[in-house]
Amino acid sequence: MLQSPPPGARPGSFLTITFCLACRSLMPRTLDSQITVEKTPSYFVTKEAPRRIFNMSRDTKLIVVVRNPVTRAISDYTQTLSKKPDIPTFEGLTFRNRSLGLVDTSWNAIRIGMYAVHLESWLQYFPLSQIHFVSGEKLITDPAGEMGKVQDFLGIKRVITDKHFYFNKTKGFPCLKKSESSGLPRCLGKSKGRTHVQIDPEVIEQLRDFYRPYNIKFYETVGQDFRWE
Ligand SMILES: Nc1ncnc2c1ncn2[C@@H]1O[C@H](COP(=O)(O)OS(=O)(=O)O)[C@@H](OP(=O)(O)O)[C@H]1O
Repeated sequence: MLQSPPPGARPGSFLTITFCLACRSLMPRTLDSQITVEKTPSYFVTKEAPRRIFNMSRDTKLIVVVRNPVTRAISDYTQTLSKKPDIPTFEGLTFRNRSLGLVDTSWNAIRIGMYAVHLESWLQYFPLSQIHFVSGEKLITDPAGEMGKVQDFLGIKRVITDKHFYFNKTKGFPCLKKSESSGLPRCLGKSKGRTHVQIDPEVIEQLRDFYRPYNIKFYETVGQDFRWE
């Protein structure tokens, strides 16, 4: 639930993110001054999600964080590998036939990065003006700038600004100067921003070639160049 703080509210008391299914009855009740936010990474690539969310509320605003799909696939694999060390190599999972350059689009780590394909399903229900894309790269280099655009998209005052972030050299990422709960500095957890598995540069090149047409289509559709080349 994201709420514009009522006058006199405690600073920092306005942001709570609730996880639940896209089901109105499970959503917290809100005041007119509040916005309910539901965050589930898999929605963007779930076939039934656009129709279900549209049927729940056609005015829903959608926010999608996207990053270079090649980096995204390696990040995804790194995360899975940390939980299941016995899985095949990245190369083994990426290709149906490596010498022919045939990429396995049924592997989720690959499929999710085909943003243009997934976006098509959403555009059958929602106009582009109701969808905001956050650059995953800029979220790291300029978190306040990206958060500013999110707040504008939501039509709320820019409350989160530069003042809220600092760059943590040890973590190598921006962190919050003050957490909402403790008031102490807070970075994201260990599972965010971990060192990626080393991948053969040739495989990376093949994946860049694979994603190029999808990326171009995506830039054209959203009218924004994410510069993933
Ligand atoms: N401030 C800050 N701190 C740490 N990490 C940051 C931050 N901003 C963005 N990122 C990037 O977020 C990536 C992890 O997000 P995920 O999409 O995997 O999260 S989630 O599973 O959807 O919750 C994570 O990906 P990896 O680097 O591959 O771990 C980060 O690159």
